[in-house]
Amino acid sequence: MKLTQKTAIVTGASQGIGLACAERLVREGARVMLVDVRPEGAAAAEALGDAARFFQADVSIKAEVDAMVAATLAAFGHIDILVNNAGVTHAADFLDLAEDDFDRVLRINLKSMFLCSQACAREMVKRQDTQQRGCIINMSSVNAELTIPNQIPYVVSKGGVNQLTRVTAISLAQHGIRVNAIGPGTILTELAKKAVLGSPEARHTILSRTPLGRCGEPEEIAAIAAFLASDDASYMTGQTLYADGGRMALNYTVPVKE
Ligand SMILES: NC(=O)C1=CN([C@@H]2O[C@H](COP(=O)(O)OP(=O)(O)OC[C@H]3O[C@@H](n4cnc5c(N)ncnc54)[C@H](OP(=O)(O)O)[C@@H]3O)[C@@H](O)[C@H]2O)C=CC1
Ligand SMILES: C[C@H](O)[C@@H]1OC(=O)[C@H](O)[C@@H]1O
Repeated sequence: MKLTQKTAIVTGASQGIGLACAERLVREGARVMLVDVRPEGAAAAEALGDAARFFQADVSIKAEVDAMVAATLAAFGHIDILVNNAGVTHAADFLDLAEDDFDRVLRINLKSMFLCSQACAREMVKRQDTQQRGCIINMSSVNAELTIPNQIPYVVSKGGVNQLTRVTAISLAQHGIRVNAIGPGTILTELAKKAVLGSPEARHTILSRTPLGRCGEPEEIAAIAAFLASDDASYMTGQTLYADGGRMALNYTVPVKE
């Protein structure tokens, strides 16, 4: 187990990729605070045993982020790892997109990562071990670079996540804090099922752009988070690792095996 004695916060951890990340970090020996607006994470934390706790919070609200950090410090004493995973999307054509919907997606998908990163980094810099004071992992997407016409704020937010990752990495390197991102392709979660897997035609479209010929599983993203959180990634910062079945390498369609 590579994360023994480490502590972590995972946001958006009641389901999907976030829950898979929390489960994997616990398996690697970490103690994990699962955070989500949905209360279902409490049962997930209980199922994980003494190494896990749950805190209900909207991580786009600073006061709730501050309370999340306080609760984690009270439970675990310090913070080594932050996985900024919480995210939403909103589908609308450009001409119909409402300002409030644009603002909400950017607030949750991008501003929350700034709020959580700053609050956790302020605690991490207090640690004595200046070599490895902690790490931050941002959940980006292939959509940081590939666009989906009717998911404007989502695509914009993910492009911002990649740049936030780079600038935060440069800013915190002097403090011994590493910052990286993961860019998943289409992963079988509620978010993707609602957004792009709602019909056989939509699924066919996604698979026609995925050389490995399948969508990913949340556990496959969690494995990358566990690597980035470990000392195996001790010389990595400011990077986005794409785990997308080959989608980013592809500039044509592939035959789909139904
Ligand atoms: N699934 C995919 O194909 C891909 C996902 N991603 C990214 O991975 C991350 C996780 O996605 P995925 O697991 O699929 O999504 P899910 O919707 O399955 O899980 C996300 C969780 O985060 C919660 N959440 C939403 N807003 C907030 C908030 N403000 N504060 C705290 N929790 C919140 C959600 O609650 P609620 O359901 O109420 O919104 C939900 O429980 C996202 O950042 C997404 O952009 C990237 C590439 C591909
Ligand atoms: C919401 C998206 O469509 C979903 O999340 C991503 O980032 C992938 O592109 C999935 O299709």
